[in-house]
Amino acid sequence: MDIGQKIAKSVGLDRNLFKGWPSQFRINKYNFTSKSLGSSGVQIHTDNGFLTILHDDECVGGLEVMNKKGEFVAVDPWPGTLLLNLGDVAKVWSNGRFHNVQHRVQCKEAAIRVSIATFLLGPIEEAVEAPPELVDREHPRLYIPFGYEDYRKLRLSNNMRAGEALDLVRAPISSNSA
Ligand SMILES: O=C(O)CCC(=O)C(=O)O
Ligand SMILES: [Fe+2]
Repeated sequence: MDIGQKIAKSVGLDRNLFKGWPSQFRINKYNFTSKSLGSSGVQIHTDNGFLTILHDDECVGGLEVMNKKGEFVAVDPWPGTLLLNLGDVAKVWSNGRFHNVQHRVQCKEAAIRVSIATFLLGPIEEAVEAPPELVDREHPRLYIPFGYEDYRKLRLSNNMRAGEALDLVRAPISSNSA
């Protein structure tokens, strides 16, 4: 069973709804020196797509994720593990059930740091929207359906990289119905 299917199952859907969604692969290399200590390697952001599978540096820490209280919590290196986090598309797709976690990378030691990220982005042909099973009277649709590429551009043009752009695609209260 693949990760997409497991995620769909976690919200009661027994089919893989992510078939054909594109993915992206990125290697991040941080040349941290003594001068960059305490500064940011990657500013606070959310990932714009659905899911990120991160093979973080096994020796050099720096990744921090925001907890519910709004505090950053360090994710220390853990050799042999992968880290999964969900992005903006996951929040929309799940109709608010999944959390698009804010995170950043801080320079904590003068060393080269490498992370390898695989992103499951969003649908290309269809709109980003919650499947009908996740929308009902108790869970009105929170976001208007939109194109993934349009959303990506919206984030960039408004310099909203930490999930704030989702406020621009919120469904109006009056049309909050299944
Ligand atoms: O390098 C890391 O640990 C995180 C990188 C990251 O957040 C990203 O590529 O979106
Ligand atoms: Fe990220």
